[in-house]
Amino acid sequence: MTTQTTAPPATRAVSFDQVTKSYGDVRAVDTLTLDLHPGETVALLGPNGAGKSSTLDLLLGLRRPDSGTVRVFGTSPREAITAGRVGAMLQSGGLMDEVTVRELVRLACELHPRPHRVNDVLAHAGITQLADRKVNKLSGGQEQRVRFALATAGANDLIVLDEPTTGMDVSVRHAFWATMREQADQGRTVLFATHYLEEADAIADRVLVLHRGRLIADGTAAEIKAKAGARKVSFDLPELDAALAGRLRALPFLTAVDISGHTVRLQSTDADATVHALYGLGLHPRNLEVTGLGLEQAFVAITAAEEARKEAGTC
Ligand SMILES: Nc1ncnc2c1ncn2[C@@H]1O[C@H](COP(=O)(O)OP(=O)(O)OP(=O)(O)O)[C@@H](O)[C@H]1O
Repeated sequence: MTTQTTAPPATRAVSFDQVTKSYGDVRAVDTLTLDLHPGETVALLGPNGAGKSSTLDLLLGLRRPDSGTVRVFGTSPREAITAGRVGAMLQSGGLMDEVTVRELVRLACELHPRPHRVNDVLAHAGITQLADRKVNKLSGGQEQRVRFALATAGANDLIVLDEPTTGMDVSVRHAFWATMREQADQGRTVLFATHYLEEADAIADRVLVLHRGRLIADGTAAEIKAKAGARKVSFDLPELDAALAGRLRALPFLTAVDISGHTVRLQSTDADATVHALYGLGLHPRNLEVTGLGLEQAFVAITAAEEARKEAGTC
């Protein structure tokens, strides 16, 4: 049974309603309910096997849910794709071998219901100079750019990218994300799965964290960092020996300790109390800094907490 949405479909680019997908005993996507809106740039994060690719496959109609519904612009994924509203860049899938980059991009443009001009697509993906190369003679990063060109061969309203920048060097990565930002600024929805958390932090205006097929966090990068509830405390101690290191490790509220040379980096769920106890040891730390967690550390903290919660629940 499906639940009818109350908002008009045009306000939602993507809508997952109680979607579940299993492979045998493995529940890859677990009662996922989620709306994406036009113009959002959304990062999909999660440890290996969390269900990111499965979610994207369901969104693109490459797999059917066992239960629940997936809607794309108010229609089935297949209808949205046929209407030329969705462009996708997936991890796998070979490119045709014996054709040039230009021929392949031209084919993608010809197949698209709302195509862009071939030269524009090549230029946008930064592959004009590769246009006459055979596709099977490209490096991994160049191949990624060709995949990106194929995903943007027409005027899509939703662009879905599965780990798009794998293999790209730093400058290409920057150019790639600048292009993606332009797409979002024009009102398109961009959804990308990534393991590069700094990319998610810099690019996405919304971050989704999946864990064992369930959505465990959904918000801006700042909100996700706040949700982790921990902060970093770092300082230098000129005379730091093993005995003192032991006392530092015993400070209250610590969730992580890293001592390297004279520099101490702590992670604490109550930084004020930790710093208070630090001074209580009679020490004189230098360069003391208390900062929020980076998205990467927040991600690790949130997924570890979820793992612990699951473990406790299954005992
Ligand atoms: N075709 C399949 N047959 C059986 N199990 C599968 C299949 N595809 C995925 N799985 C399993 O479903 C779970 C989710 O996999 P999925 O590829 O969606 O995760 P992911 O978050 O994209 O992982 P990664 O970051 O490693 O790419 C994993 O446990 C995986 O082993």
